[in-house]
Amino acid sequence: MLQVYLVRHGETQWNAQRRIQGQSDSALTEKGERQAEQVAERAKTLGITHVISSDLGRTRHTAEIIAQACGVDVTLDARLRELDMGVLERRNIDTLSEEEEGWRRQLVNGTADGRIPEGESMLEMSERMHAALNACLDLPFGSRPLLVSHGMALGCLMSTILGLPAWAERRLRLRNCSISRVDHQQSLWLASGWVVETAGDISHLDAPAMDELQR
Ligand SMILES: O=C(O)[C@@H](CO)OP(=O)(O)O
Repeated sequence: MLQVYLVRHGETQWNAQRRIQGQSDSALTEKGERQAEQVAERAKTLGITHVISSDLGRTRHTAEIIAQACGVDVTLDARLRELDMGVLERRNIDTLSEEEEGWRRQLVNGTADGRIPEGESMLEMSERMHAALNACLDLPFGSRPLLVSHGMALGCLMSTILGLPAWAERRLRLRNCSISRVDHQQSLWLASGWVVETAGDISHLDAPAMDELQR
C-alpha cells in the first residue's frame, strides 16, 4: 500500500492579511517558518523518501525546510499549484464588490464550470491534482512521498477522493502546515484506489494557524 503525505505550506504574509494568493505569491511569515520547522520535525519521523512541491514560492520554501530535515531533495510539480483565481488574485477578501463576491461564490456553490474571470474551474484543478497524485504510483516500491501544496488544491483533491464534488473543498479545514495522508490500496472488500487516512492534522504545531474565519 502506498502512503502519501499531504502538507499545506506555512502561513504567508497574505494569508495573515486575508489577501487572495492563488497562483500569485507572498513570503512565509515568521510564524509560517516556525510551522514549517515543526512539520519538518514530524516528517522526519515518517520515513519520507520524496518531497514533491508546487513550484510557487511559499510551497517551495516550506518544502525545502521539510526536505532538509528528511535528508532528501525537493522535486517541483506545477500541477500542485493553488487554484488560479484570475482577476481576484492579490485582493483582500473583505473589499470585494458584490459582483466579485458572486464570482468567488460560483467556485463553491456548484455552478457548472464556475470560475473567477481569467481563472480556473475547480474541475480543472481537480484533474491536475489527481494527475500529480497518481504520478506517485510510478515511484519505486517502498517509496513514501510527501507533497507540499495549497489549501484549496488539497481540499479539492481530498473531497473528490471521498466522492464529494470538487467544490466541496471548503468542508475540509486544512490549516497552514497541517498534515493529511491518503493511501492507495487494492481491496475487493473495502474501497480500491485512494482512501483518506487523516485530514488536516495539526497536533505537531504549537501555534496553529488561524483559518480565514478566525483571523
Ligand atoms: O491562495 C490563497 O489565498 C489560499 C486560498 O485558500 O491558498 P493557500 O494559502 O493555501 O495558497
